[in-house]
Amino acid sequence: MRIAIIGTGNLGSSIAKGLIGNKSYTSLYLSDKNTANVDAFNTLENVTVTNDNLLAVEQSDMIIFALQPKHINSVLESVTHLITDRHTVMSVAAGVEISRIEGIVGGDKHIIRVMPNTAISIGKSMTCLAANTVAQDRLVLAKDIFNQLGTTMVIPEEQIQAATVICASGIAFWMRLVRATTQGAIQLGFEAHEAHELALQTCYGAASLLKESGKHPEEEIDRVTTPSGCTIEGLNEMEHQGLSSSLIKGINASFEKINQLKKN
Ligand SMILES: NC(=O)C1=CN([C@@H]2O[C@H](COP(=O)(O)OP(=O)(O)OC[C@H]3O[C@@H](n4cnc5c(N)ncnc54)[C@H](O)[C@@H]3O)[C@@H](O)[C@H]2O)C=CC1
Ligand SMILES: O=C(O)[C@@H]1CCC=N1
Repeated sequence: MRIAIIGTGNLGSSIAKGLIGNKSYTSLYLSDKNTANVDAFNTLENVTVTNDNLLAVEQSDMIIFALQPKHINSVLESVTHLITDRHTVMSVAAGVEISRIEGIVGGDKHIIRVMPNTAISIGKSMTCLAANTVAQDRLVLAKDIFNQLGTTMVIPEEQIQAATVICASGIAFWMRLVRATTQGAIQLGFEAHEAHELALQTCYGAASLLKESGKHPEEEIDRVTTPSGCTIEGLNEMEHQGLSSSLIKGINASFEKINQLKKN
């Protein structure tokens, strides 16, 4: 598969790292106005780092547009004359609907909205996908590629905004929980580096337990909360302070914001 990434900022460079780690391409074009994040990849076999978006589109079949919503229209407009039936146009731009992309490149073109997260750089993304009518038959190929970089789920386009909040913004939400745990551990007397390691491995263990056992979180919580013990004391205090409620409210605030982006 000949892949191009247009826009190699935070997410585009993460996708590039994941693809390179996995060698999931026959050729990879990385195009940006400022290629600083990916310059080091230019020496790799079959990887081209360029400022030339047109060259990247011409030389590729699958094009991932990893641009901020405010830049995507103008970049699509500048390459649209080169987009043909062989291309699959992929966009990761939050809040940018397929209809907007169709309005620029044409409704007869193959378009897939892809919503990965930055863990794609280490092959651990949760990536959601939604395709326009024409591109339904290309979802298999898209899943093949993104499954090598984590896990995928095909969802209706209406749910992509929600998936953006849960999975893409979600990386930041989980990071903040790790940091807060670290701060607590430092207060209890651990050195910062120790606190970080304790928080991280415990977080990893919790996620792995759920993933490998398939159990509901409350079932695992019941196995930890000794009657009259310290865990239930801490959990109840966290809930009195609004832990679950604040997470749910934050997710909803994020969702409201992304729906505003959609209207811009
Ligand atoms: N950062 C994240 O974790 C996630 C971001 N997204 C979406 O991905 C998109 C990109 O986000 P980031 O990577 O964080 O933004 P970013 O600002 O780090 O990267 C955007 C890149 O586009 C480049 N660019 C701008 N105009 C260009 C042009 N005319 N030609 C070529 N390159 C150009 C910029 O130089 C920059 O490197 C956004 O639409 C965002 O909503 C989606 C999921 C997660
Ligand atoms: O914060 C944002 O708007 C983008 C989309 C999800 C992650 N970063």
